[in-house]
Amino acid sequence: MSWLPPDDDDLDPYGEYDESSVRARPNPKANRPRSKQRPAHVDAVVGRIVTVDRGRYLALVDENGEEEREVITTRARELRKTAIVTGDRVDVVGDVSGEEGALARIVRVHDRRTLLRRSADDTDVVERIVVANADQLMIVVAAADPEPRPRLVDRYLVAAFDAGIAPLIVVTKTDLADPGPFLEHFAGLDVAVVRSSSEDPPVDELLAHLRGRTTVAVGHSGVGKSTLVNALVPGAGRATGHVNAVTGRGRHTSSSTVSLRLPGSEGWIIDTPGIRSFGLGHINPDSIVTAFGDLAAIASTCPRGCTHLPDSPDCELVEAAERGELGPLGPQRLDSLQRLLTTLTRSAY
Ligand SMILES: Nc1nc2c(ncn2[C@@H]2O[C@H](COP(=O)(O)OP(=O)(O)OP(=O)(O)O)[C@@H](O)[C@H]2O)c(=O)[nH]1
Ligand SMILES: [Zn+2]
Repeated sequence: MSWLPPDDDDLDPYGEYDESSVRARPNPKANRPRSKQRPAHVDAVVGRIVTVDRGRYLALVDENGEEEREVITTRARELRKTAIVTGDRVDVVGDVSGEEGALARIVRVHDRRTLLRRSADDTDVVERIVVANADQLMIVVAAADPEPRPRLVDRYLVAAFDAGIAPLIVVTKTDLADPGPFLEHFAGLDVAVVRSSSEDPPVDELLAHLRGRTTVAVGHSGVGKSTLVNALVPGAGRATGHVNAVTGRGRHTSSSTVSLRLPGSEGWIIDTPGIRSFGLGHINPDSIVTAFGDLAAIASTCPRGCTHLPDSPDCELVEAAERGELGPLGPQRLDSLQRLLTTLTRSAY
């Protein structure tokens, strides 16, 4: 039995809220008047989606409150076209007790501050939302074993800049090799770097970056991401068992993301075990230029359709660099920007 009157779809302002409207940020629903006919759901509680698995969403309700609990939910009919992802804030109604066998319903997805997105591959312009409301992308890369690949890190950086979230590079296995030469690739970017070795993981230094934030961790297989997450979140293995509570299936499903709370409720790490790389087909190069504030202002005076690459005619950025007008770090920053823009035109690794 539906909880909505059968003819309610036309009145529901969220009925047409699908991923295509998400793409046109800022979210167009933000300014829409509330329909009087729409059920108000005054009894709705707010939840944080901590994991998603095939149509079931685990929502943390009353976060850090006395009645904090995990509630298994499904989405209401009018949200059937809406992507709901880990990190989303949602309004939940129905049986929100969190007791065994209880199933509640998501009736609203709150506006998102950020969206980390990817496409299946670089030729695919259809985007998929990976995580909502993250503040930071922790890019985990090993100094050796496996060899670090600057181009893969570039791809992660592009995804972070596109999402409007701050990148953080963590180099693991520094006991095996000096990451200095590798890190020179990123010297022109204003990106924080933390060096880590499992013998002596820099937990305090990392927590300083993670505290009070929601951080998504990404990295190629074998770089030591799990080792790092376990050092940061003691008992993380147990906590990731949450997905089992949702569906009874194993937690290493191909696309599952898992939210882990830092000790003392000081922030969240979202692990993305199924996501090794980001297709960048959906990304507009302008969003990368925008991330380079000062350079973006100059780029806005470029000829229409300017690629800002070294061979592009009359590019204001290239010319300003040649005239020495970009400051001491300018040419290096422009190089970095050009490399990331080139990343968008390369095929996927
Ligand atoms: N020498 C050295 N080995 C490390 C370090 N960190 C992790 N390792 C080892 O590297 C291997 C991979 O570590 P994991 O933490 O499983 O790597 P992962 O990135 O989670 O890999 P997946 O499980 O494939 O996603 C393990 O054998 C670890 O013991 C480090 O700082 N130094
Ligand atoms: Zn230009």
